[in-house]
Amino acid sequence: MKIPSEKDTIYSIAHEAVGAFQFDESVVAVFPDMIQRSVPGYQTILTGIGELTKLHAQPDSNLYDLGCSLGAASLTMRRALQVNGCRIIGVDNSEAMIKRANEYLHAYHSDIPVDLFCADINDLEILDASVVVINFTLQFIDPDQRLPLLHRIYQGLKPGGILILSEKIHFQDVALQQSIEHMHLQFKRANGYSELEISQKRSSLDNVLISDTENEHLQRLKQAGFASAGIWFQAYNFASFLAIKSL
Ligand SMILES: C[S@@+](CC[C@H](N)C(=O)[O-])C[C@H]1O[C@@H](n2cnc3c(N)ncnc32)[C@H](O)[C@@H]1O
Ligand SMILES: O=C(O)C(=O)C[C@]1(C(=O)O)C=C[C@@H](O)C=C1
Repeated sequence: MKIPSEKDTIYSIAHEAVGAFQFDESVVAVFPDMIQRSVPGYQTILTGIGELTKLHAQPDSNLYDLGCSLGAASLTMRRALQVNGCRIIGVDNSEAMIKRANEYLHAYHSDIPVDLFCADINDLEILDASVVVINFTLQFIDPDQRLPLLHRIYQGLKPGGILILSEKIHFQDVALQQSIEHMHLQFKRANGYSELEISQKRSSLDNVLISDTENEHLQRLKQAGFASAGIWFQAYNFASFLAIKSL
């Protein structure tokens, strides 16, 4: 099922002052178009989430989609599941997102229960999980809360359970950062975003989306308890990590 979307024109008109980026009603209406045109490899990451779910989901366990937005990863996991007794739990603290996600998820019948909650993932208890997805959401969490959150995820995973963490990353090396960021901007231009849209969105994400480096992510995953962790997909400055809890 493809989630319908209006075209993203949010930053197409010049504003005197651009407000901080928020996942409000206006973003909800255009979100599938926005993420598709802004994040290189987004669709491939969703496909990978389906494959990793097929491989690692355990019978009678919970699958979490943290910062689920419109539920794209929840839908993918629901389609991919091949074991019995699973429940999918999607959580997002934007009421507008959860309201719309409920409409999409319940438009088609499925025997696999999916429950969506409007809540802060920093307050969430993770229990009996075999797959936890946090797709482009840790970057919006207060940096001081990131390790405690990963630690709770690790504690809530069953042995052999996995975490799939996708993020925008940056590079310590200035030349590398400039070059790879250029590729991302070219990707946005090729997808029809104007210079005005690109620069206004960048201002709105300032101090809202706080990215880490690959190394910072890998160190944090280790600190949280994961012995096995690495990148399974990268497109420019967007990467997805797989972390596996030992058996
Ligand atoms: C880039 S979107 C995630 C995209 C989505 N996972 C997907 O694959 O399509 C980030 C989401 O995280 C949510 N979010 C940000 N901070 C959060 C928090 N503390 N608790 C729950 N959700 C949060 C936002 O409301 C937004 O919907
Ligand atoms: O860096 C950008 O330009 C982005 O738009 C990235 C990003 C993200 O990584 O989540 C930021 C906000 C939107 O949710 C969609 C994409």
